[in-house]
Amino acid sequence: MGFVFGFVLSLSAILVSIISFLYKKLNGNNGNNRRLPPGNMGLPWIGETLAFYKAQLKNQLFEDFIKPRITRHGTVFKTRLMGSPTVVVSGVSANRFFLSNEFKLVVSSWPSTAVQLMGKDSIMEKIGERHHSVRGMITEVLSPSGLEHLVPKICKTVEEHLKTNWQGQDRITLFSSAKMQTFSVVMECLLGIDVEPGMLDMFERVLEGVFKPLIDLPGFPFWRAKKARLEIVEMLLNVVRKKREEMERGLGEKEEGMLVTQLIKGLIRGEISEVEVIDNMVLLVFAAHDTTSFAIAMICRMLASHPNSYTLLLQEHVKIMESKRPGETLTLEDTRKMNYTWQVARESLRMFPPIFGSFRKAIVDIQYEGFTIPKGWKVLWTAYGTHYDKDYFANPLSFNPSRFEEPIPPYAFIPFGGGPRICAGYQLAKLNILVFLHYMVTRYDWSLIQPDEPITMDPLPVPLHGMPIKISPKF
Ligand code: HEM
Repeated sequence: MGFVFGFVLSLSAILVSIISFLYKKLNGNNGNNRRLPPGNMGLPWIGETLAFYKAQLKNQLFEDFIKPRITRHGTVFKTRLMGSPTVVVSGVSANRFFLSNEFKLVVSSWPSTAVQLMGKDSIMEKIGERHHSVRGMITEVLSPSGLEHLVPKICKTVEEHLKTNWQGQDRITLFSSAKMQTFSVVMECLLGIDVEPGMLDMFERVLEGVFKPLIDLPGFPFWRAKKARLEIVEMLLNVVRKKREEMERGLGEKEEGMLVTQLIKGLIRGEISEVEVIDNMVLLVFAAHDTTSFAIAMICRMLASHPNSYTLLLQEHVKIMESKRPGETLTLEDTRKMNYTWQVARESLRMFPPIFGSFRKAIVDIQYEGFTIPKGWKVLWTAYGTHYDKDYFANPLSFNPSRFEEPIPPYAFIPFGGGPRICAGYQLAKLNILVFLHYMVTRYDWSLIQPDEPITMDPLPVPLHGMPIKISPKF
């Protein structure tokens, strides 16, 4: 009897040890003394992914997923997303710590589907010296002298877009329209490619697979996206090889100042491979047009519901328009006079950041605020954590462009990220927004058809019906 009792006791002790070991393992605690952040890791592997996706689809990631967990656990909490133990961080000091320690403590970490579709040789996958060198090629084109050349080109794309798509219409969908125009800017002004029918759709199909399950079987979104990527790569390869040949024959000078020229110069000098050129071209299209078009759409939504702001903004543009001769295009100097418009744009970017936040991966064990973030874990920073914090933005739910008259503390306003990976196209996005708004408000009266149109996320935020507006020409 005593023997049986002893045996059962030992068996129970072994079972308890195994369960405790597995529990600790699943929750990322390997038994040493490190203190992991508080939080719930959810189910094995899947963790809290479903709740995360559900909130994301409603464009309520912060409200429905992050905020309740901050209330429960604090501004540093652990969870498990898409198979990875993840620490979600919020606040200025977290933004500064994680964004500025890129390459030292963390590296950018995108889901495998995004890497395969954007290209594993694009800037987002580069680290250290290689990142610095590729980034240098991209940002050189967006230097002040590069931007001087870009303004008239952006003006041309907006004017042509309005002529083809707005003229003669009494209603259009603003988000889709801005998407087409911003797509033309990247393709024509940066990559030297004339936009042809169906091209934007091809890129859209790739985006549809970026955050979908990695199921590479016919009919699944990832499979369709990969197929579309292959078509894009083939098209870009033809462009790059033709341009390279022209440049090696001493032609192509007229395209000086274009990003594609810069990349191909690097290719000829052997500083960048053909695969890297293609992957960066693909990435730039995505990085540039979906973000900028959503920003334009949200600015207009805010202007429509804040008539006083609209009047001030319109006055700024009418003054600039009246200072020009008929047909004279805008200059970089003109865009520098659009101070109030840029305040409106920043306030909209604060309230509706096109990029919610992004993932990093710890490359060493990180000590942060008394917690250990183990090597290999993911870190998710979000713009919302500070954009809606009343300590940095008084009355954060109200639209108040003039708050940007005062300096904003570093790392509190981060729609373009921060640190070594801060948006490389920030200046281009700014110019595109300002120029688009200039032509739109000086040439058209407009009003929203569905002021309360829901915003969904797929995988970036989009107005559900493309933001229909009524338009009528002013002259
Ligand atoms: C309103 C428009 C835009 C917003 C809100 C935006 C936002 C961002 C954010 C938040 C990041 C950092 C992502 C991270 O830290 O993981 C980023 C990176 C980047 N953006 Fe933008 N972006 C915009 C427009 C553009 C445009 C027009 C271009 C193209 C010229 C561009 C090119 C890039 C590139 C190449 C990176 C990667 C930089 C690196 O890894 O070093 N973006 N953007």
